[in-house]
Amino acid sequence: MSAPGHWSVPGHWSSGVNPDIHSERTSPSFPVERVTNLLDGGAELTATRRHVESIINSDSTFSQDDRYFLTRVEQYEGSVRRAVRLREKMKELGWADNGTEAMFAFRVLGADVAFGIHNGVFIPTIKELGIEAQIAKWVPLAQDLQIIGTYAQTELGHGTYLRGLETTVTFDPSNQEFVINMPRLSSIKWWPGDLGRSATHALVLAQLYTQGKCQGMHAFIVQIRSLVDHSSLPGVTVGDIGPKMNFDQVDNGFLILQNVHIPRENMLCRYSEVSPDGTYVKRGSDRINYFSMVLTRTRLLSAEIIPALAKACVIAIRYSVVRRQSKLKPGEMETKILDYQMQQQKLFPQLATVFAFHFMASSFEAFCNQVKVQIKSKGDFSSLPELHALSAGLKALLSDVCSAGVETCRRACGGHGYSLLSGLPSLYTRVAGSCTYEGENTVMQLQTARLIKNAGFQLQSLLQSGVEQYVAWDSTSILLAQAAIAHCQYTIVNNFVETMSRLQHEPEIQQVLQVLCDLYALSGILANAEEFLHDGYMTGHQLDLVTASQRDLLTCVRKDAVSLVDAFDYSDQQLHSAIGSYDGHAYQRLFEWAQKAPMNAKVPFALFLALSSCC
Ligand SMILES: CCCCCCC/C=C/C(=O)SCCNC(=O)CCNC(=O)[C@H](O)C(C)(C)COP(=O)(O)OP(=O)(O)OC[C@H]1O[C@@H](n2cnc3c(N)ncnc32)[C@H](O)[C@@H]1OP(=O)(O)O
Ligand SMILES: Cc1cc2nc3c(=O)[nH]c(=O)nc-3n(C[C@H](O)[C@H](O)[C@H](O)COP(=O)(O)OP(=O)(O)OC[C@H]3O[C@@H](n4cnc5c(N)ncnc54)[C@H](O)[C@@H]3O)c2cc1C
Repeated sequence: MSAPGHWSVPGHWSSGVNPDIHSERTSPSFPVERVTNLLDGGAELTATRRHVESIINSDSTFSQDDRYFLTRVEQYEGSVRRAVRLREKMKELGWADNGTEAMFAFRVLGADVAFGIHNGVFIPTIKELGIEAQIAKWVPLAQDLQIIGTYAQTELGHGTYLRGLETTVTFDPSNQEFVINMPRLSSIKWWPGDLGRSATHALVLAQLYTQGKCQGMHAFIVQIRSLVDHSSLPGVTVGDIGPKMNFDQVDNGFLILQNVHIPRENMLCRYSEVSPDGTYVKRGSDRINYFSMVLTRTRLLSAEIIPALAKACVIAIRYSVVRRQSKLKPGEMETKILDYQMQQQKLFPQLATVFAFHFMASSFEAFCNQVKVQIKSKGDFSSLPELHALSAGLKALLSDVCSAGVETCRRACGGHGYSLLSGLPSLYTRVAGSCTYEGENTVMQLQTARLIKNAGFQLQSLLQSGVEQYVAWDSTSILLAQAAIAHCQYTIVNNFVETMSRLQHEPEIQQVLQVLCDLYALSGILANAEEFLHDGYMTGHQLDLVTASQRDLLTCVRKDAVSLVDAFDYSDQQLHSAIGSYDGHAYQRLFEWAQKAPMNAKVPFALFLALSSCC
């Protein structure tokens, strides 16, 4: 420590790594690189991911050093520049749109690159619900950014209740066109990403009318802006919906369509179509037009929701070994806050949750791809209800738990956790959106609950007592939602245990991950203790044993905590955190980054005069 008064404002970085974090990495009990490989799906994929990251991190277009000091328009324009640059890079380097490099590039950049709905929903929906001719026509244009698409489903008046959507698409056989209308204010499309400024086309989800009959929600490709000067087309009113809790860089927008005509060929018609004479033809499940949401919910687990908690764990655990505060033992140095049991009890169950969710998402994506093939190549829809039920439940549970977990990590970092410069507030406000978009969580839990016995018994007894179906369902909904969560939790723990059993050939990583598996399961029991006691599955004494075991497991995790979060292999550029960087120099970064604040710019003389005149 330098003598009091003899220190200089850091004009340069302390060299090397903060010794308090360096000491945490000297003797991990497991090969860190092997856990990174496991999380990536193998050493080759780790190498590919790192190669892609190095290309992105070395290109100044993708730099976001000033991200915390930009206006909303600057954030949007920066994200568009990054999206265009990424497309150029992909062409230069021959990265195929559905290839591994592109997947890693989009994952590294996430929502920091514009056109997330275009790439993540518009294009996949055309691929899933369009026929080959429609895919051949629209997907190459979209992948080449010659058109920009959005997914326009939610309206001012309806988001959850899709049967209540008001936008109508009526087939006119006399000119082989559909006519699109929004009958009232509540019909306006509201929220679609990439719509406010960017989109030239919209996938409009609307009630199809033909031969005087409503056939329910279907998807239609509608051009909304000119490809010449980007002005809105006749009958189209479009704009941005204004400031949000996060995603400032995304132009979520509104769309009004009045007597807009589109050709019959613009209805995505792999599973249903309107014949030239107006006859409606359906192929497959009634709900296949909801399939795009199932795929998006599944994709978001590993692309958006789990990474938020993983990054928060990296930031909070690294910070907790360079932050010393108060003393465990009088007379000794101040204590690393990660040595306090309460800090471990806050952070380590979150760390265990990241691994549990990662392995669950990997298994579930495999199941989802299997069902996609069944449906597309064999017309076999038999697994769709289970896929829907579990995707809805997992999206609801993982987004709820990860949002709460990020907030726990943020609070564990004290005042610096409240600074945007820590990266934690933005992680929270961003992942919190996932509790709402792609299906509000309450509604998603209730979709899962359709499978579950106990809730079913109560429902049955109400129905047998003569209560109407909708009354019985709603009055059982709390129990149904709880049952849905329990079903998903059981599935996640079971999957974690099965994943561990497949690691017997790697005892070193199996051992450290088994500790996290046990910690995840025991923490889940403690978080839901009343259920286990109420149903007689456990006694109070057994619960005491669980508490003691959890405490022992926290101690086991402590020595490897920094190495475990290092295994996520996030670069400092991806964390955007002054307190969670690899080298542990939190205070220098906080001080240096704060100098970029416009508030610290030289006060204009006129303002100085105004300020001084009021004193
Ligand atoms: C990096 C960027 C990150 C940000 C990206 C953000 C992107 C966000 C995009 C969006 O938000 S797009 C809009 C998303 N909107 C929704 O998710 C709407 C949620 N609502 C619904 O899914 C449905 O309305 C409902 C809640 C499921 C209800 O459906 P409905 O009222 O039509 O019927 P039900 O009686 O509930 O169900 C009937 C029957 O249908 C089955 N079912 C329902 N949904 C699906 C589905 N998706 N797939 C398959 N099957 C489905 C349901 O289980 C019932 O079956 P049975 O029990 O009768 O056999
Ligand atoms: C960041 C973000 C991005 C988005 N991007 C898009 C996009 O690109 N395209 C698009 O179309 N939409 C998009 N959305 C809209 C999103 O899909 C809707 O907000 C979501 O589906 C919820 O619908 P809602 O807002 O109408 O809420 P509502 O459905 O009105 O829900 C409000 C409340 O009512 C409760 N509730 C509703 N129905 C029931 C029920 N049956 N039982 C019990 N409780 C119920 C809910 O639990 C909720 O708490 C986006 C939203 C956000 C926040």
